[in-house]
Amino acid sequence: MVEIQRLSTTQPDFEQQLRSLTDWDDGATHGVESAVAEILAAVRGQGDAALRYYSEHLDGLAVESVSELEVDAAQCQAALEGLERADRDALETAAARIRHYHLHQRQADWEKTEADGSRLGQQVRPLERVGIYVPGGKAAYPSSVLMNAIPAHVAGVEEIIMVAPAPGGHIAPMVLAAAAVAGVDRLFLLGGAQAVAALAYGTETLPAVDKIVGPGNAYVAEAKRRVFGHVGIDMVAGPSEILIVCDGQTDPEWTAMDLFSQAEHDEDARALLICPEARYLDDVQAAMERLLPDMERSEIIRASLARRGAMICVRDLAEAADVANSIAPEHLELSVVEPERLAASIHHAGAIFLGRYTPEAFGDYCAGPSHVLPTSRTARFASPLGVYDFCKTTSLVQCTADGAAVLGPIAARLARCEGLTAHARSAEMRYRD
Ligand SMILES: NC(=O)c1ccc[n+]([C@@H]2O[C@H](COP(=O)([O-])OP(=O)(O)OC[C@H]3O[C@@H](n4cnc5c(N)ncnc54)[C@H](O)[C@@H]3O)[C@@H](O)[C@H]2O)c1
Ligand SMILES: N[C@H](CO)Cc1c[nH]c[nH+]1
Ligand SMILES: [Zn+2]
Repeated sequence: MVEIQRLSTTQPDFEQQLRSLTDWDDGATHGVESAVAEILAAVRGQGDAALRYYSEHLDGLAVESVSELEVDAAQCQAALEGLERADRDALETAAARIRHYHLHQRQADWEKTEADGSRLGQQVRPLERVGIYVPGGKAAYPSSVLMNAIPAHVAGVEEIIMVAPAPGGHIAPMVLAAAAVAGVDRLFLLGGAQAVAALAYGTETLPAVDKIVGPGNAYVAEAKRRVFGHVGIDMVAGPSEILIVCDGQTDPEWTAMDLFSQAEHDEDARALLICPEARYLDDVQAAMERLLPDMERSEIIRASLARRGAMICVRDLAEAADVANSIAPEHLELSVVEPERLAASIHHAGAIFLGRYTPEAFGDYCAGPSHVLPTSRTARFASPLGVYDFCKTTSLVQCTADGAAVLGPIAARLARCEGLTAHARSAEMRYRD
């Protein structure tokens, strides 16, 4: 029996039940916080020695020197060349599609000239050195190498340093191959909070970076949250999520498998289905019962559906859109007859997959957009990882004497209101002279 909650918007405590499923779970990180604080302090204070300690104790990878954890470009290239032809083709085709999509996100410098000849503008520059975290505790993610590194490469980042754990010293050749395809400059077999600390503070062997991006488990997320400010981060990502809005006309097995596809990541992943047809929810439940026993990761799926899964009956698709907006999911599938119409009423989602022939799994691997997306309702204010995460803008202001005569009195007046006389006099000197 597949255990999954049934909810209905007609239940008086529906909102409360929904929140307990979808809200950011602060309680889940209590034990993690102190462990991460200790790891960060150790790596900051002791550098490589702490990295060696945590690698051995947390990932079962003992080395004499941290330099042994670096995989050079030749090894990554050899891994690429050692792939089966079909695997290599899939990897390279996905990479090409991801690159092509991200080329559209490049921002250009701009400049405008005022009537008095003054110039205003903005220049866009890539970050110099970034760290990308590629998770690898419970599964290997070559796709996450592409989804993190390619946007950075397209932005023109000078040096991309990748970290990925190698439990017991094992790293999937496909992960190394993906690093070669995506243009990673340096790769270290390090994971968890210790890898984030090394990237943030630098050690004898790893150089400090300007920004750290990429998903990971609770230890990685907490470490990124704590080093923010010292370095930039993309987001604090939680476990994977999928929300499917279905009109009841999609093959129930397709819907069941799409729910499984995110549930299989992690026991804490969230897989939700919304439909106006109660009978369809029964059909999907029956499909799950049929399909689950044959799934390789059935235990993880089962746990995740029981812990965080739900099937929600709504009055109609308009109400489904309201519920979807309040969930603000990482991935939203609109498995309905007119997905574009429904998409117009969606305001909060990391990525929207329109129509029955667009499973979220396409987005995970090869559609084009990065699969690093805001989770845990943060799509209310956050965006997918993109080229813009690897760039920063600088404002440009250049006044002529005529322009100074326009801005000077305004600035001086406002400065005196703030009691900042030096500001006022600095402005006045430009037009009184
Ligand atoms: N959003 C995305 O794009 C995306 C992509 C892929 C994976 N994911 C998610 O990333 C997560 C990956 O998690 P994972 O665990 O498989 O790999 P991970 O690489 O994030 O974490 C593994 C590391 O956690 C550390 N760790 C484990 N137990 C610890 C402990 N008790 N104390 C201190 N450190 C400890 C270890 O150092 C280990 O290297 C999953 O939740 C998955 O759903 C998200
Ligand atoms: N669904 C994950 C992001 O939430 C990304 C991923 C990688 N591989 C498979 N899926
Ligand atoms: Zn996935």
